[in-house]
Amino acid sequence: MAETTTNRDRSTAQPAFRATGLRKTYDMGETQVHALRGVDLEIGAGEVLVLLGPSGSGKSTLLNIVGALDRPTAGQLWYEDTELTALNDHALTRFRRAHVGFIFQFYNLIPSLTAEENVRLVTDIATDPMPAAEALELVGLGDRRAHFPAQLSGGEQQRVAVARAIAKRPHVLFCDEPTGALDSKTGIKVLETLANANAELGATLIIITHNAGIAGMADRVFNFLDGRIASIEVNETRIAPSEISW
Ligand SMILES: Nc1ncnc2c1ncn2[C@@H]1O[C@H](COP(=O)(O)OP(=O)(O)OP(=O)(O)O)[C@@H](O)[C@H]1O
Repeated sequence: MAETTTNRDRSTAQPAFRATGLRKTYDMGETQVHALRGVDLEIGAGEVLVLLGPSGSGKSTLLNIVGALDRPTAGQLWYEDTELTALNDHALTRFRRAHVGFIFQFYNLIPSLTAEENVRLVTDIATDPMPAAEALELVGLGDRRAHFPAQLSGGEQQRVAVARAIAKRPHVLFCDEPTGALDSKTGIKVLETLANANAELGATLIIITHNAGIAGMADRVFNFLDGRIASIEVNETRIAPSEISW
């Protein structure tokens, strides 16, 4: 009998990340900002996770810590068997280079480089990358390789950013408002490229959004409130990006 994988299985599969008691406090002179107030989590390998919550509730802070761009003030974080919170800066950089890709709201492409050259910035230093041209094919931009960012639409520029992030075959893609600057049609195209990276490369996706419709494409949704995960929803089935009501 064929085995089926439910979303619940994916979220409890061998975890990619585990964290306990994550706190992040910013000292602002006389006052302190408690951006994270004690977060425990597990994120399954290959899971699609959406982070929702009001502005200032701690989503980006958590994403930056789990993606090893930032360190917590307290708490422990593991990626598989490696305790990230015990690594020095050099080792954290190596971890990021080997395992993770980032996509931000504003595409952060280098304006003087073509689409292909922007992707090559990553493939030139990665261990086992796919060719830049193949990454651009995967996001549907095979015919735009020689275009400069200014010659591409916003959605196309974001797809170049997705190609750059997936070209090194990352285990995890961190996406902070990846469709925040896009209309529904181009936003859905970008989400389709992310869903493909999950389906074809097995990349775990962690997506911050203010668009609650996007939560439908997740295995689970973490709802943030005031520096904590206030609730977790499990979707029994994931919808395709084309079915999202924007
Ligand atoms: N570098 C910093 N210095 C001081 N305070 C910070 C810093 N970065 C974030 N904060 C504060 O930490 C809290 C959480 O911020 P965070 O960016 O994680 O929220 P968010 O949920 O991602 O918000 P948004 O949806 O608006 O992006 C906020 O109160 C924010 O002002």
